Amino acid sequence: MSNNEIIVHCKDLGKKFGDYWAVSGLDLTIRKGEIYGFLGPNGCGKSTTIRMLTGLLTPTTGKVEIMGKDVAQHGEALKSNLGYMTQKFSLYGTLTVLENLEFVAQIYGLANKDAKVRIQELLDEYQLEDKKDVLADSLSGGQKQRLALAAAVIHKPYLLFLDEPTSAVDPENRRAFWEQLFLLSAQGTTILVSTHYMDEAERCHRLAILEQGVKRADDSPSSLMENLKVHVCEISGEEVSVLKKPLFDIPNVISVSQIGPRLRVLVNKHEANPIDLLKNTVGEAFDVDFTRPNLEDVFVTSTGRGYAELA
Ligand SMILES: Nc1ncnc2c1ncn2[C@@H]1O[C@H](COP(=O)(O)OP(=O)(O)OP(=O)(O)O)[C@@H](O)[C@H]1O
Repeated sequence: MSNNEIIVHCKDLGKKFGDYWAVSGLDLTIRKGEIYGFLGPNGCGKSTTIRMLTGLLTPTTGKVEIMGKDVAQHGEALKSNLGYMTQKFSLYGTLTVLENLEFVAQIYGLANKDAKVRIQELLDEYQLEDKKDVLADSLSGGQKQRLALAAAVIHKPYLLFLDEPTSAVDPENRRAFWEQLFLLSAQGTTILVSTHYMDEAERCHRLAILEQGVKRADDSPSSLMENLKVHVCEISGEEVSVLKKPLFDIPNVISVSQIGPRLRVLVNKHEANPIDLLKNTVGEAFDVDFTRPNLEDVFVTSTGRGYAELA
């Protein structure tokens, strides 16, 4: 995966629209070959950040360096090193798969001979060979997404930006898509991907959690889970839902959520004996135990009320 070469660096990056800071005080360091995720709710500033990193949007504060070069000054020269795939399918529905790839190859200035070789490579690698004469509009969601990724990497970019790339595909296609991303990462491509899916975030080498334009956490998913500021407990028994309110009223209980027949309860790490604390409230009829942290626990404790109570 990654070596130490820094591909993206920014300090105090911010963007103000009118009176509203969509992104503020953002520091980022992304290294070669890393798959770096931006996780956050709708409107938290993921797209705005990506647009500033690509040079499409001018920051209000701070600056972006890609491969050591200031994007504001070297944007044009850097463009040939960047690939960008947006949330919406942005290719031409009335062109065939092959015509779309030929068009994108032209935009990136690939010579005819090179373009032909590269397009054939991509048709094979992205399993689009038997669809090459089909109109893009007639492709399935997964095929459209493979075509969009093939187009985004046609010029073999060093750095690939993916803005919620799998919002329109099923879990199987999402898994296949991620296999492709790992392959690109192993070949040295640095990938920045925004998402609001936990399973997708968990696959990233490193993850930033954003809320209202501010970075709340930044580490590998495993370190984020290891360093939680809460005990993660689970309560099981008959009709656990009646326990939600009394549990939530306990000081030091940060969150209570029902998952099927169980309650997942996050208790501030300051509490020395969380199991006894919960048992005192729920009584003997219910089982209370520790359980493994997951990324959703990280999200809950890094945003909203959880973040405020643990700060
Ligand atoms: N051009 C703009 N003018 C004014 N406000 C904007 C503009 N672009 C974005 N915003 C606002 O900035 C905030 C962040 O938007 P952004 O699109 O970056 O969020 P996001 O995390 O990508 O959301 P989503 O997951 O819904 O795509 C939102 O409140 C949005 O309304």
